[in-house]
Amino acid sequence: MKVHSADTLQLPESLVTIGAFDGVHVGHQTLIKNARLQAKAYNVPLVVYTFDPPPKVYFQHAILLTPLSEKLKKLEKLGVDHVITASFDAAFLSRGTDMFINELKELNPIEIWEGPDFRFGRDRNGDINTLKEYFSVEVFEPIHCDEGEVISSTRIRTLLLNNQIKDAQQLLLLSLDRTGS
Ligand SMILES: Cc1cc2nc3c(=O)[nH]c(=O)nc-3n(C[C@H](O)[C@H](O)[C@H](O)COP(=O)(O)O)c2cc1C
Ligand SMILES: Nc1ncnc2c1ncn2[C@@H]1O[C@H](COP(=O)(O)OP(=O)(O)OP(=O)(O)O)[C@@H](O)[C@H]1O
Repeated sequence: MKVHSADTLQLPESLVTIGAFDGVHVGHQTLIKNARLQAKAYNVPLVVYTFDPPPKVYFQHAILLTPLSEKLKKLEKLGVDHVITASFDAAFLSRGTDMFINELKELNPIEIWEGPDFRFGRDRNGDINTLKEYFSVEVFEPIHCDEGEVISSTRIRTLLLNNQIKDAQQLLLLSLDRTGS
């Protein structure tokens, strides 16, 4: 797996997924594993575009679930080909949404894979439909936990705050055999 800083990677073709991916929880893992299978079928590299720190840590001081080094280890084990880590800071934010879209265009994604709640850009104004104005977007069904709730980094942070450590750990465990398909 190759790790790149923002604005340095160009590819003739790719399959891309974008997000904070804090924790690389079971929902993220299932999205990435399915995206990887599709990338293999297209014979193109899988690119994960992520932010460090996660935007919710930067803006809302949310608990950080995985430092970048741990996130990268998990992504490598999931078979990701390239990771772009954008330093999420004032300089990145000042570049704006158009620059972000232009950067994604340099990856020539055949498809971008996201869950339905994906947001991007200033004040989280952009959504899946905005992304669809520029790219072919595959919307992935959210993965639920056994109790029926959608697995999310926010839910895991709440479990940790409520001292439900084992439940949180369960959702963060790396599983290399479940595709969810
Ligand atoms: C260019 C750009 C600008 C952004 N500006 C904001 C912002 O003003 N406020 C915010 O909460 N998040 C901002 N974000 C973060 C996104 O809303 C979102 O958290 C990020 O794309 C990751 O998606 P995810 O939260 O679904 O993982 C920005 C992201 C990008 C790429
Ligand atoms: N349970 C899930 N099943 C499938 N895809 C998911 C799941 N949770 C998140 N995703 C997708 O993974 C990508 C990255 O999401 P993100 O990092 O915002 O995760 P999150 O768990 O929703 O985080 P937070 O709770 O902090 O908003 C997005 O496309 C999102 O829709």
